[in-house]
Amino acid sequence: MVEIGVANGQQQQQQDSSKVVVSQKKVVGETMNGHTNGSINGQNGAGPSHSKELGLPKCHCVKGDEICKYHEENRGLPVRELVIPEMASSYRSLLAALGENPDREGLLKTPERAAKAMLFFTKGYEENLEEVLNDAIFDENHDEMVVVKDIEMFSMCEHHLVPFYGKVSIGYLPSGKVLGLSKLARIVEVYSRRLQVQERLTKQIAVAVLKAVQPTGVAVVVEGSHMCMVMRGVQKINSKTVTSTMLGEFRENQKTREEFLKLALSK
Ligand SMILES: Nc1nc2c(ncn2[C@@H]2O[C@H](COP(=O)(O)OP(=O)(O)OP(=O)(O)O)[C@@H](O)[C@H]2O)c(=O)[nH]1
Repeated sequence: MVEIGVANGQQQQQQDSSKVVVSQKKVVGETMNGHTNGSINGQNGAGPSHSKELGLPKCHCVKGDEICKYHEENRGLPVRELVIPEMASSYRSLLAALGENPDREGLLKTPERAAKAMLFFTKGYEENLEEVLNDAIFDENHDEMVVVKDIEMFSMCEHHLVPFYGKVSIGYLPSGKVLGLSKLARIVEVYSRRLQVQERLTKQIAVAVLKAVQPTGVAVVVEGSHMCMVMRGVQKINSKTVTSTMLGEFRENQKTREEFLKLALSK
């Protein structure tokens, strides 16, 4: 097994098979440093979206606001359906470069299909956190650990453009607010459906949960199989990569971390 521990050397593990665990006891520790109480994407809640005038995908940014994080990061991103012809043309060239005849019957529609498939594999680029969360953030006097585990994940290795896939477990310690449970799995979709490396994916998921509900701690463990290590290259078919990000109490308090890992890893 290949294991990568990102935070404190910790290395342990479609929505159908994910499990939710609400723990009965919380290990008390210090609150998280670096909390932000600001809204996601800098939204302040009033006025029309600026996305239309920018010619960019819909968002909740407010006219007159500074450009939101989503649009800052995605400035210049084309409307995705419009790039299908260009992508299909590239796939056609690829088929020809392989020595195939792109005009043979079986391949006639392949370039367009492949373009659409690639857009699906990377659909996270057209999503933003605020829209995905859809205000499913609830005031709740609950400060026990919440764990949603075994969330299926499919992503694309940014080095070889081949898939890596596996499962994600997320835990957080609420501080007055809880997140709709499905939204944790949706956060995984937003960041996994892009060109990624597993370490960045793991951290982005944790930071998104932090932004959403400002908990006193967030823990994320991702276990992935990388096709670039399985089907090609070093060809280690049983290798797994395990990454984790521990924030706040999960980083500072060993007992809290251990409780999460026990819940996340139990079958
Ligand atoms: N850290 C990290 N590395 C990754 C991830 N996905 C793929 N890689 C690695 O990216 C590296 C690219 O190395 P290169 O030597 O440039 O490419 P390569 O010749 O295809 O490498 P091999 O895979 O060893 O054949 C490889 O070691 C991959 O295993 C990831 O999610 N995280």
